[in-house]
Amino acid sequence: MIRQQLDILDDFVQGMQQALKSCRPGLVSLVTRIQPLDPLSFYAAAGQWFHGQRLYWSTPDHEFTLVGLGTAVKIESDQDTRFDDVTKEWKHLIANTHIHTEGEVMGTGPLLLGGFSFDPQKPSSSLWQNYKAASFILPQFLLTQSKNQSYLTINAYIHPEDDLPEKIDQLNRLKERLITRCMDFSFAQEVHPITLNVFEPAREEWLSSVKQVIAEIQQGVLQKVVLARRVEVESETPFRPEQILNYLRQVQTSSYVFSIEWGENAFVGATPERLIKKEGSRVLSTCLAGSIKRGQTLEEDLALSKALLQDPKNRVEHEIVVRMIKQALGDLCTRVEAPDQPIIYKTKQIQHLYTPVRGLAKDNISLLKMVEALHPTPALGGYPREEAVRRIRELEGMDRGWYAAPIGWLDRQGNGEFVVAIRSALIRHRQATLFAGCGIVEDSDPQSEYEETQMKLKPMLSALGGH
Ligand SMILES: C=C(O[C@@H]1C=C(C(=O)O)C=C[C@H]1O)C(=O)O
Ligand SMILES: [Mg+2]
Repeated sequence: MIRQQLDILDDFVQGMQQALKSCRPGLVSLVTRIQPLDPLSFYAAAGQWFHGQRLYWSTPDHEFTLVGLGTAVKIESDQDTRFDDVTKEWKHLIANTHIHTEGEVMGTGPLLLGGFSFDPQKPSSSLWQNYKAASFILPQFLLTQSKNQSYLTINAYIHPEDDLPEKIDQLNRLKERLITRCMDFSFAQEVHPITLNVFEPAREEWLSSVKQVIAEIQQGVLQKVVLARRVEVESETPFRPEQILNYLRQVQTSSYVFSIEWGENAFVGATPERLIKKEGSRVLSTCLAGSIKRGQTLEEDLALSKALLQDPKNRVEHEIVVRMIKQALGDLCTRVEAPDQPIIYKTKQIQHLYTPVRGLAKDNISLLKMVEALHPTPALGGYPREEAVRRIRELEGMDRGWYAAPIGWLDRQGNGEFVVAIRSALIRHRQATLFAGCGIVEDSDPQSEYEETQMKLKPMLSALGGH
């Protein structure tokens, strides 16, 4: 069986070599089904070779996981035209691709993993220097776990003068070593509680910005502005992304768990908020806004859910998001559907108001067009969008970087999914910067909003070891 596979691959490589002689550089992508592997062990085991070039992405309940390692091709943009820039480069790249695959499984073969910053017009701080307005990689190795099956894609960008068989051979050898190391890997069972120093800059300034925004909303131009703040955390020992991810995937089961390592930084988190998912022409977006804590008992938890569903301030906060997303998708879809009433979405520490919005994309509308049209929704920016983002830029004394921004993946057929990177932390060695925001509306109370951000910091503080 294996022999036969290798022969087929050999023929493919020979054919490719011939084809390349007469044409331009191109992308080679080889997909094989492999024995089931634990994706996070694969991520962890790869640290030795791919430190600073690893990406992890998993949907709630681990139904679909991608692990990208290394860079076959990088696509970046620091311009306002970032969505178009990525689209153009991606189209160009896949126009000249040779794919060898065992069956077409979504999320395998050549695909881009990465994301965008929140606001390309905000001057970027040194904290986020590795995270551009748009940064994507086509990974050298991609592990896809879908419906309990594992697939490994090897991607290589080949020039006509390259020795293709040698290059493929090298990658195959590294693949075998990665798999062996992955199977030997195990996570430290107990995470020892560590001492974290938590520092909260500019608390008073943040509270006065909230007051300021409430006053502006009452004057009538703005309806909602999402204001965020950051906290700085320092640990005695270096943070390890794989340990944080291992905790998040066990505890935050209703969230997307992600890590994006660029150089010495890792941006990690567990977000419950999908921005947009596209499969063929079917699209699914999520309105998530309005928050309350979880109860200690089942009764208290239900009482809190009920209170949230009936709370006028939270309903307004939520409704502004639903209206905007329905309208934005209305322009890009032939049909848009959403229930009239929100339901409750629970994570470990927080419950939210939740409304799914479904649509059928018009023929020429791509996933990135939709991301561009939606970002930032009033769940992360505000309403009206331009004015709200301008106020965020002026009032928040920090650079959000990729916090609250779209991160995700897209494939060559235009399928993919983007979430907004909240409940997240940017880590580097022993330092971490955490972010949390909340939707300010006319009836907001500054102190309650502050407490809401405290609650939203909890998931990441726990994940970093500060139980
Ligand atoms: C901005 C954040 O969360 C957003 C704000 C919410 C709110 O204000 O109720 C709820 C969910 C998110 O859309 C965050 O977690 O940092
Ligand atoms: Mg809120």
